[in-house]
Amino acid sequence: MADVGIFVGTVYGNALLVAEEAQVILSRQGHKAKVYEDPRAQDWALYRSGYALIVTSTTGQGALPDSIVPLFEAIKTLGCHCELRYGLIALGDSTYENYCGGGKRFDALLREQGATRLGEVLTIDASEAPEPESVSNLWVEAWGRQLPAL
Ligand SMILES: Cc1cc2nc3c(=O)[nH]c(=O)nc-3n(C[C@H](O)[C@H](O)[C@H](O)COP(=O)(O)O)c2cc1C
Repeated sequence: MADVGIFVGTVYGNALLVAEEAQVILSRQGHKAKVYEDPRAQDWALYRSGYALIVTSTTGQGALPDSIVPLFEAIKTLGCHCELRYGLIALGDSTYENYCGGGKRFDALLREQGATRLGEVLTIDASEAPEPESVSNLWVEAWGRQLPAL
């Protein structure tokens, strides 16, 4: 089993809903999973050499929600994340110009820092999926199966 930190960036709570369902699914698969709604560098440090799932929406014009900005800025200063394995779920709305821009920026940062992404980024379009967890649950099931079972 893997110990997974689920890091959330949300404005209206949709990403949190997705994260909470992900926690249930991963736990059911035998992993240990904890949701960080207001993630900080000290939370991140627990998983930096392990497994993380980032679930973030986009606000403004392609910006990250305020709740996850401190973590994003902290990661920039930490350097190599060469042992980190992560997944990324990006919530957005394709009627905006920078579709899922926040999640894409987070993904780009982690790759720059040498982290390895497990699977593709899942993008969830609010204009097509009013219940984002109905899209994410299947993805999380598959993502969790890539983690070590031990
Ligand atoms: C003021 C505002 C700005 C937004 N800007 C973007 C954007 O630039 N790109 C995008 O893909 N989605 C954008 N969205 C859509 C949200 O990311 C989407 O509705 C998401 O599901 C919200 O999730 P949350 O409840 O976790 O914040 C915006 C929504 C609002 C209300």
